[in-house]
Amino acid sequence: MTPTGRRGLAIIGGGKIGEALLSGLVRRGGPDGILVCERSPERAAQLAERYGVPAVDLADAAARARVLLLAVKPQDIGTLLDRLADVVDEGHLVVSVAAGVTTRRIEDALPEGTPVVRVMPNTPALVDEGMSVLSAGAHAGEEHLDEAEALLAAVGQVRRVPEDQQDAVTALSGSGPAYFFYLVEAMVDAGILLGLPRALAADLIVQTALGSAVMMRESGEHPVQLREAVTSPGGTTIAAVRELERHGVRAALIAAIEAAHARSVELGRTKGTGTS
Ligand SMILES: NC(=O)C1=CN([C@@H]2O[C@H](COP(=O)(O)OP(=O)(O)OC[C@H]3O[C@@H](n4cnc5c(N)ncnc54)[C@H](O)[C@@H]3O)[C@@H](O)[C@H]2O)C=CC1
Ligand SMILES: O=C(O)[C@@H]1CCC=N1
Repeated sequence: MTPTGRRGLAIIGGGKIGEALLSGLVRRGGPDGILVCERSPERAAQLAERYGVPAVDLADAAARARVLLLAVKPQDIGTLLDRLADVVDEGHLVVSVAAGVTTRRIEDALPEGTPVVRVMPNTPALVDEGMSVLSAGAHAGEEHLDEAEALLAAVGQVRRVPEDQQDAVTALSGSGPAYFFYLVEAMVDAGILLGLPRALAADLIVQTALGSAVMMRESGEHPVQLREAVTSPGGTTIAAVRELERHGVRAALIAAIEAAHARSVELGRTKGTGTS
């Protein structure tokens, strides 16, 4: 097929984030013009059935889709790029969500001049509350960023940053949902320790997390102000905050996010075995 005959998008790698993006895009616009290319035949069949999209091989994906969205692990990106090098041409836009992998590395593996956009999405795209952060590669212009942004805006908010901020973004919003789920798990455990039924403890904490998130987004107030409004003199909250400080929770979170950043940088340097 000629470059001009192509339309739509192929998601290459239908794992956790590939499915989160696929489900949101199908929910917003329907399956028309969306293809999925997945290494595991069982997984490909599952996604095709669940979302009503064709499962295709890499050559077919490149022949039919204008946008190729790479959603494989950084460890698998080298093998995928080797295969893509023969089927990508000037009519494609390549969008990569692989943590740590630079647009430079992708450009070097593909035909000269291929436009590449690096994106760090997150799994709340599943519920249209994703946070996706975009950076342009050397051959990607405003029109390519606009095209990638239009795709990702269907499943949440979008920001643009210079690429040298992407490892930090990965550590904050890419991995970020895991930190919140971890905190919720711990708080539900505390409810159980205090004798509440698990289901009730989970309902209380999830609604509290949601309400707090909406307040942070919509009140325009600093989290410190919002926290102070909960913290009555001589009350329960300050007793809890003292324990959080005593156990170094703030320092632990900073160290954790610093470690995620370091790992993103490291993944960008990994050539990968492609065996995962
Ligand atoms: N899981 C998350 O929350 C996020 C993940 N990412 C990035 O997305 C990428 C994928 O992550 P996950 O979805 O968590 O991993 P995953 O392991 O769940 O999914 C990767 C999928 O790619 C498939 N695959 C591997 N090589 C392939 C190939 N050559 N052709 C077609 N399919 C192939 C695998 O079979 C697997 O289903 C990673 O690079 C990660 O850094 C980015 C943001 C958030
Ligand atoms: O854990 C990871 O490596 C991926 C990248 C950001 C979220 N998940």
